[in-house]
Amino acid sequence: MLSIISGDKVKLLDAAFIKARQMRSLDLMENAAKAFFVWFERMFSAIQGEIFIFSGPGNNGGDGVAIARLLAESGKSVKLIFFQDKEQCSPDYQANFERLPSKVKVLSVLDFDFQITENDFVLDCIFGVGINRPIEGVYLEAVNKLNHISCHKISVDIPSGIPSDNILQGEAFKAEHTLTFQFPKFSLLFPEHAEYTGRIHVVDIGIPDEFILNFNEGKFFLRREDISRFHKKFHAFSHKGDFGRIMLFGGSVGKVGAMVLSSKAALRTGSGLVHVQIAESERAIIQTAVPEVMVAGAQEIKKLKSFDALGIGPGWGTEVDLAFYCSLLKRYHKPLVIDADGLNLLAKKPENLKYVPKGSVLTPHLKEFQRLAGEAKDHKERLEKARSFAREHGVYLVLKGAFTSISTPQGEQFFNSSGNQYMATAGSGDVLTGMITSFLGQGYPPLNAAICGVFHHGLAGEMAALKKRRGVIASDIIECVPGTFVELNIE
Ligand SMILES: NC(=O)C1=CN([C@@H]2O[C@H](COP(=O)(O)OP(=O)(O)OC[C@H]3O[C@@H](n4cnc5c(N)ncnc54)[C@H](OP(=O)(O)O)[C@@H]3O)[C@@H](O)[C@H]2O)[C@@H](O)CC1
Ligand SMILES: [K+]
Repeated sequence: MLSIISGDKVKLLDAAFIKARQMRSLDLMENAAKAFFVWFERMFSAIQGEIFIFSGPGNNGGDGVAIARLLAESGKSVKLIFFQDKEQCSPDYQANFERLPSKVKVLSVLDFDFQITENDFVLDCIFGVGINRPIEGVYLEAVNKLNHISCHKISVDIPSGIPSDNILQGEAFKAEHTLTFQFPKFSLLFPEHAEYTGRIHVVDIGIPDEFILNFNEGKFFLRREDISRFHKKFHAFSHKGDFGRIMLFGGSVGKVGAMVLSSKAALRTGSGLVHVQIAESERAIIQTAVPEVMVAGAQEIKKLKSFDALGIGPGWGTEVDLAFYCSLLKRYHKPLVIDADGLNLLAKKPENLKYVPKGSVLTPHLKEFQRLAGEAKDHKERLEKARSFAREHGVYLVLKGAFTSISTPQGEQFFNSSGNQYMATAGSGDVLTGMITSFLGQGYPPLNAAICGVFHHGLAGEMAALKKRRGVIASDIIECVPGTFVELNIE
């Protein structure tokens, strides 16, 4: 699992790693440049245009100079545009500058005419994690000009102008792709920066995850290769009971569809038995739509404790009898999942939060979280609020959106990497509730249930989007859930 560390620790990390391996910082820069080069060749095999590399005075600029050499040596037409005289640049920048082959055309930004065409590439190596103030002057002018030119645009490590751990002040380079080294810089995960980062790619430059862990601040980035370790293993003798008995509460009149989606998603995620508690008048709808589901009666509600997990909220409405809701929370002592109206009801009467069993998983989207925890001025503050909320209430807080975050009662935060914009569709959250409840019911610890639920949900969304793009609906995500187990090789 990748650790996300703050920009000011990157230098310390580099220094410690270089020392431990007895290598030069220049070698690490070479690793970074090579990692970029390999990625670039794979992504853009048939290049017709020229490559313009804008390189700033620090080591991000140094990466640019090393990349210029590698691209030129492979036969590409490369122009290097610099901002400061060599003598004012970092030592590793200077060392790379000395190694530039003569076929790289080098010119000052002051002499550059910005004649760049659609097929050309701009590599943004102006500033990386060392930026310490908003850009201005000649840098701002160049960034503004580049932002108005249409061509292929790639930022190296981070779009220049964006601070690595804070919200952008002023302007920054707008990339189509950001290739970031070793781990995603924290601010790349903020929605405020989506129009600058484009697609984010993480490449390895040779620093092992265990090494970076020494600098960890409790933030982790979840990737496909991390997921199998959070799964439980089943075997040939596993029976229906092992896969869990769960109960879902929701589906008021006119909103029973939410329960159809949640319960179906739970079944597709592997639940052995799924009960739903819904408005009596809606019973026929769910039993027709999902014949595998059972509708709970008074008997089942009485024997709440016999269920392995509960999921509360999808389509429940806010007219629910609060006394009934509180009695559920008080009578059930295992972790459960709360979503949608289950959360809205808690936001209306926050004093009831104390009844939520410890270790439960709460899955608000941004608006629901705002109702629960109040307004945040930006995503950074929102994430801090999420962290405090999870700690204070002893719950796992799944804040949904791009890079969904999971905050734990211990104060850690995990960021998900699967999913896409096409999942922002009605019922998508109901599907996630069903999935996380299903994993909980199968005996997964709450953190594992949340991580697996969020990752598989996102992956199912990616698979659905392959053929349907913006036409993806929540039912398509459910249909792709089984395929995610195949894709990740989970038995
Ligand atoms: N392990 C890794 O991750 C590796 C990282 N590597 C790479 O190194 C990058 C970090 O390099 P870095 O620390 O030299 O900082 P970088 O961003 O190039 O800029 C600093 C320079 O800019 C200046 N400056 C700052 N703000 C300014 C402003 N607004 N306007 C004007 N000037 C401004 C500042 O000078 P100042 O004026 O503050 O004295 C300084 O000269 C990292 O992102 C990655 O690309 C790889 O090579 C190897 C492995
Ligand atoms: K950059």
